[in-house]
Amino acid sequence: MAFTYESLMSHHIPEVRQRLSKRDSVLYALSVGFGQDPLDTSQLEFVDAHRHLKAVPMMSVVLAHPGFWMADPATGIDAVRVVHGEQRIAMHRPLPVEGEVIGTTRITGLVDKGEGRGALMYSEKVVRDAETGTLLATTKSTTFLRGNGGFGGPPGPVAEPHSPPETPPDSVVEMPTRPEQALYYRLNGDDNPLHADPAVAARAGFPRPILHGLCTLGIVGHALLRVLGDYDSARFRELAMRFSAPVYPGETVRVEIWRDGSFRARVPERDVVVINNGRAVFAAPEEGAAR
Ligand SMILES: CCCCCCC[C@@H](O)CC(=O)SCCNC(=O)CCNC(=O)[C@H](O)C(C)(C)COP(=O)(O)OP(=O)(O)OC[C@H]1O[C@@H](n2cnc3c(N)ncnc32)[C@H](O)[C@@H]1OP(=O)(O)O
Repeated sequence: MAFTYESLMSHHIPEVRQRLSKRDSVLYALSVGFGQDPLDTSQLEFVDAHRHLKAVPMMSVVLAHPGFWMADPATGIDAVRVVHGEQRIAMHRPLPVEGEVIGTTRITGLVDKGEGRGALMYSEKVVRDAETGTLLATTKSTTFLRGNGGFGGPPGPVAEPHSPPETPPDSVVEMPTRPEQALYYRLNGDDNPLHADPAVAARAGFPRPILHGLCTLGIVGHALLRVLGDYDSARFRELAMRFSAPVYPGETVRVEIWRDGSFRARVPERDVVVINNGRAVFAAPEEGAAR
């Protein structure tokens, strides 16, 4: 049964508590490609638990995540045709590598793009330290519900995405992905079968399983952390991006970065822009450790 504006807006997503170990942080970092250069000791700080381990800030998107709750038929969402449209992260404190976190997720808005076009679902997750209640991160998602257009909801409001400058980028970084990248990334608890099962991918209209949008986000986030943050994770503050085309595991993600924090990414093998309208904010080096 399809949803109405009221039924989906009032859908309750249970709070999630997650006990976090160093292994979780290392797994996340490896699953978005950290450690591929064994001579780069800056990367090893995120993947070698025997060092003074640091968490990749983009890991906030998988922490205390409610899983693929949209697959519940009670929601009325056509889950096979769902794709991730946009993602934002606001970082309030550096993430711990051990401890317990609580994630509270809620649906914050719905937009009807019309029959045959789809619907946008906005959601927000707030991540706190379970012991102290300290706010760690707020992550905001736009889910493009390709199979649910024309449900009778409002046509807006839709926020204008950030436009990158028209000048050439100041840095270009090539990030390889592995053929089994999505299978590693799933181990973070992101278990939508679209990323692993060829039959589900075909039903969704893709020739093979596609990479999780949030895996691409982690890979692009790695490039941003290197270029704009000099691998100092405490300097990362904000990120916003739009997923403009799917990435297939095994492809290269070429990240184009401007000094003002704007970014975009393309897959050179197909010359397709896969991430657009990107904007990242990093604090100055002296402000990084100040919180
Ligand atoms: C934390 C939980 C989050 C939930 C995660 C969901 C589960 C995950 O497991 C699924 C995934 O990870 S999928 C992988 C990542 N995402 C993708 O690969 C999607 C890539 N993008 C597309 O396919 C198309 O851009 C597409 C389909 C998004 C839009 O394509 P088109 O219809 O061709 O777009 P277009 O005609 O150009 O525009 C239509 C209107 O929509 C707006 N728009 C375009 N791209 C958008 C996007 N990415 N996000 C939000 N809005 C978008 C356009 O502005 C346009 O608006 P208007 O009608 O006002 O002009």
